[in-house]
Parts: sequence; structure tokens; C-alpha cells
Amino acid sequence: MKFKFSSFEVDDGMLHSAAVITAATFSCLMSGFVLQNIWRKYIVRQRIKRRREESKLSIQKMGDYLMQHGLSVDKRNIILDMPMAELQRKLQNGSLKALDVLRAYQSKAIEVTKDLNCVVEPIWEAEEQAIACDFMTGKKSPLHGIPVSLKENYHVQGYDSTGGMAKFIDCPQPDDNVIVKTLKEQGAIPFMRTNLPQTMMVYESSNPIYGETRNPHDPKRGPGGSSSGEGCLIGAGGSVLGFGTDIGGSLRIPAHMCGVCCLKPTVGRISTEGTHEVHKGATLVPGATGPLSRDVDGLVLAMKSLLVSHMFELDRSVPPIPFRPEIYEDHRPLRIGYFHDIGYMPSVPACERGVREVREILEKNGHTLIEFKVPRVDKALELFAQCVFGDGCKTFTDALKYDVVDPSFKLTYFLIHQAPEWLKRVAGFFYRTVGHDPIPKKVLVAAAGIKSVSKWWGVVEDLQAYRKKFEMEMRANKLDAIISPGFAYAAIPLGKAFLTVGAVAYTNLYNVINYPAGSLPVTKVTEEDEKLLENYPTKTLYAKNIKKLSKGSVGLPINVQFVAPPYQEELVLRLMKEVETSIKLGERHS
Ligand SMILES: CCCCCCCCCCCCCCCCCC(=O)NCCO
Repeated sequence: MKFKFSSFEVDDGMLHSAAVITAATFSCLMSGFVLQNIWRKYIVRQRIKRRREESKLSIQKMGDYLMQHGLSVDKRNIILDMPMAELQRKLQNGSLKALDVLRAYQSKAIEVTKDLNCVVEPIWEAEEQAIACDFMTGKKSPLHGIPVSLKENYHVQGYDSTGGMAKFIDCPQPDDNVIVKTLKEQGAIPFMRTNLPQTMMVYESSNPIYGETRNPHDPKRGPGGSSSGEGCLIGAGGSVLGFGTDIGGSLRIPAHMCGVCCLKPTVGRISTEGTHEVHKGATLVPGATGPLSRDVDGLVLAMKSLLVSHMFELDRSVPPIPFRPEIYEDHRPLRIGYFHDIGYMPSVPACERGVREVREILEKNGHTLIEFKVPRVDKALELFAQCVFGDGCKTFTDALKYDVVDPSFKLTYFLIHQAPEWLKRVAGFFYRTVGHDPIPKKVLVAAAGIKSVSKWWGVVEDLQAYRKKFEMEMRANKLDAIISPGFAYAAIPLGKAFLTVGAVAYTNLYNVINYPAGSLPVTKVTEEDEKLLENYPTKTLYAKNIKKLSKGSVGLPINVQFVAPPYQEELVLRLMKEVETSIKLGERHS
């Protein structure tokens, strides 16, 4: 048979050859594509393996070095037991050497990371800096000789900031970030880099490069995240001051689960330049940087030392507001709002008791406590998801292309980041009908992305309206501050955070409204709390999971959050210090 096109004729044979050529080209392209994918994934796996080995080797080398140059156990333990104020005083008056303090903390950090895997690598330049500190004469800077640990996503010259993602291996940072520069200028010695979960958008603690960090109070449980390594290292006594980041609770969740203090400042109060975030462009609910410490004095010292002209000069977007001692040291009685339940899922009995006990302390100290109802938490959660996943999670999926997805991140990655919108809707339907919870659907649909600029502007308006509503509620009650649970529950078994992820509402609320929030350890889970857990209401799927996963948590730390309007960090710290002092006095008298 012959086909006649306008100027030439095509017979069967030609048609057949064309089909064969097309099929061959197509299968070549397909196999090329498949082979390229396999090759890329292979290269990535090799890169991950090499980086992991380098990290282990560097930690081991530091351990070996300390065997020869370390301190005696007694001397080391005396230093490690010092609260921040005493450590600072002794370094200032010269009765402690910076090098001894560094060696004490290096050796403790290397010791605890063997079991807990909280350190990703030591910062080798620390030794040189400590020696320089000890040779210094004249007036000492406030952080003189204080070792500080840094979450891995803080840019440090010469080191990678991977955020647990293979794509960023072998990209050494050209410079220290603004906080690191300011800390060094103030005499601090960055000495360890700490672990985090892959992408940092989960409150788990594992990534394929550096592995899984465990809880210092129960290694079968997670330390929270994403500043997992910081919470764990400080909680285990291997660091006295550290720094992390927080977009939805990543400073406060690990602080709560590991029993340490932290402060998430208002975004803008201190510099956020030079930290690795996957979705830096999502500025409506941006990431905060902030300190974690063993005690409130550590947080105060960190803030005083950072809020100085050096930082304001390095990052001119930061308003030059120095630390205001007049607010921190004020004794004026305050009106403080409190809640135990975000209005979405109740906090477990231990967390509720934590807030109750802090309330009693504050009332005894002369403050007025008023019950506060959080305005529409479903809206806050939806806004959070719209703001951080507004691109339909493309930034996240691009960052993880060819990467190994960590087992602890797989469900989040699949359902929130990768699934097509129809599947998100089906999952949302499941949560609503079987899980008796309408909120996940809103979050999942939000994570499918904002479809137009006008819809995006609508989100901006909604966010502004929600922030105003919150402010008006506080004004209506004439509130100066708020206290609320450190989180919905204490540390749960490793890898299970996704099953309870709605609990993030307890922390990300304060990111959505951009209020400074501190977290303070106030109690531990008791046998009585465990008994009361039996009556924990389990209306939703999340609540059922919380009840199940919270069993066996006696002895785990419980924190309370302290919150104030934007730029009132000093007020937050004042209240935290007041409660910390009262708890210590109470312990001494009991
Ligand atoms: C399956 C749907 C669940 C919907 C309900 C819950 C909302 C979940 C929102 C997504 C989870 C985000 C967790 C964030 C953890 C902390 C992140 C953070 O602060 N990162 C800091 C990065 O520097």
C-alpha cells in the first residue's frame, strides 16, 4: 500500500522502518533516563557513605586526642557541674582556663555521642581559639572562653551545612554566619556541630548522612527536633550553651523533650543570616535562630552578648535594640494568660500539671493569672502549612531529588510533600471520617500549594487578620504574657512523630504570630501522671496515638512555654528566671 503526501509517496516498508526507529529512539531515551537515575542515586549513596565515615573518623580522632590531652575526671566533673553564671565568673576572673573548660566539654560531648549520636563533628579550630583566650590580657568579653555547640545548619567557615540532605555534601561554607561571628567576637568558642533531621521540617532526629540522635533520658525515645542534637547534647551535659533554629518548634520541642531551656526570639530580633533552610523564600512564617542552655542565665548571657553593635553592623536588617535590663530586672506584677489545651488536642496530664504548677508559682509571686482561649487553632495550622508549603512543597522535593529519604521522614515526605492533590484530599477524608479530625485535610490541601498570586495575597491578609485577632484577645484580657505547655506530650519512641504531628500546634502557633517564646523545664512525668493518662480523651486518631506512645514515660522532663508580644524577649526571660528560681528554692526546702 502507498500513501501519497503532497509531494512524496511513502510505502509500507518506509512506515515500518520509521516505527522501528521511533521505538528504538524511545527505548534508548528511556533506558538512558533510567540508567542516569540509577547512576545518580549510586553517586549520592557513595557520597553519603563517605561523609558519614569522615564524620565518625573526626569524632574518633578527637576522642583519641583527648585521651592524651584530656583533664583528670575530677577536674572535668567540677567544670561540668558549674551552672552558667559560675562558669562565666570563673573564666572572667581567671580562676578557670578556657582550654580546660573546652577540654572538659569536648570530652563529655565525645563520651555522650557514642550512645546518643548527637554530635556530627567537632570544630577543630576551637583549641587554637581557647589557647588565644588564655593568652589574652585586658578586659575580657562576656562570653570569654565559653564553649558553644551549633546545629549543623549554622554556616561555619570550611564546614558543610547539609541539613541532612546529600545534595549539600561537599559544599563547605565560605564564611561563618552572623551569629557565629558575633559569638566569636564576644569570646565564645564554637566547639561541636550537632545533628538534625533530614530537611529540618519534622520533629524527628534522623538523617541518612549522620544517622539517628536519641533522647538522653531514654535512648529508645526521640529527643525531638529539629534542633535534636542541641537538645540532646545539652540535656546529656555535653554542652552548656548551644544554638538552633525554629520555624514550627524546632528549638522548643527538643528543649522540652530533653529537659533544657531555650528561647525562640521574635524573628528579626537577632540575625537569621547564614543558616541553611530549605525554603528560605517562605518568609511569611520565617525561621528564627536562638539559644538553648542548661539554665536561664545561659539564655540571658547569650542574648546580652548577641544584641550588640557588632551584630547590628554585620546584619543591618536587625533593629539595633540592645538587651534591656530594665525589663528583665523589673518586679512589677503582671497579668498572665494560661492554657493547657490548644483547643485541638489536649496535652497529657504531666504537661497540664506543668502549667498548673507554674501558674501557682506565679500567683504566689503576686502575678494575676487568667485563663486564655487560643483563637481558632485550625486557622493557625492551616496558615502555617500555606506559608511554609505554599509552593506545593516543590522546594523540598527538588532538594531531595536522587537523595535517600530517611525512614523517619518517609511518611511526611510522601503524604505532605510528594502526594498529588487528589491523594491528599483522600487522606484528608480518611483523617476526617476514621480519625474524627477535620484539621489534617486543611493542612494537606494547603500543602498542595497556592494556585495564584491573588490567592497568595489572600493568605497574607488571612495571616495579618489572625495575628491581629490574637493581639486583640490579649489586649481584651490586658495580658502581658502567656504560659502554655512546652508540648502536648513528653518524649515518645523514636520515629513515631508523624503519628502525632498535629501536636505541633502547641509550638508553631507562636511562629505563626511571631511572638518570642521560651521553654523551661519545670517537672518530670510522675507515676500519678501515668495513671491519669488512662483518662486522656481519645476522640481523634492523633489523640489515640498520643495516649499509646506516651505510656512508660515516668521520669521524662516536662517544660512550660513562656510567651510575650513581639520584641519582648526580656519579659519572657524575666518570667522564666523567676519560675526557675522559685523551683530551685522549693527543691532546696523540700
Ligand atoms: C498528615 C497531615 C497532618 C496535618 C496536621 C498537622 C500539621 C502539620 C504541619 C507540618 C509538620 C511540620 C513539623 C514542623 C516541625 C518543626 C520544624 C522547625 O521548626 N524547623 C526549623 C528549621 O530551621
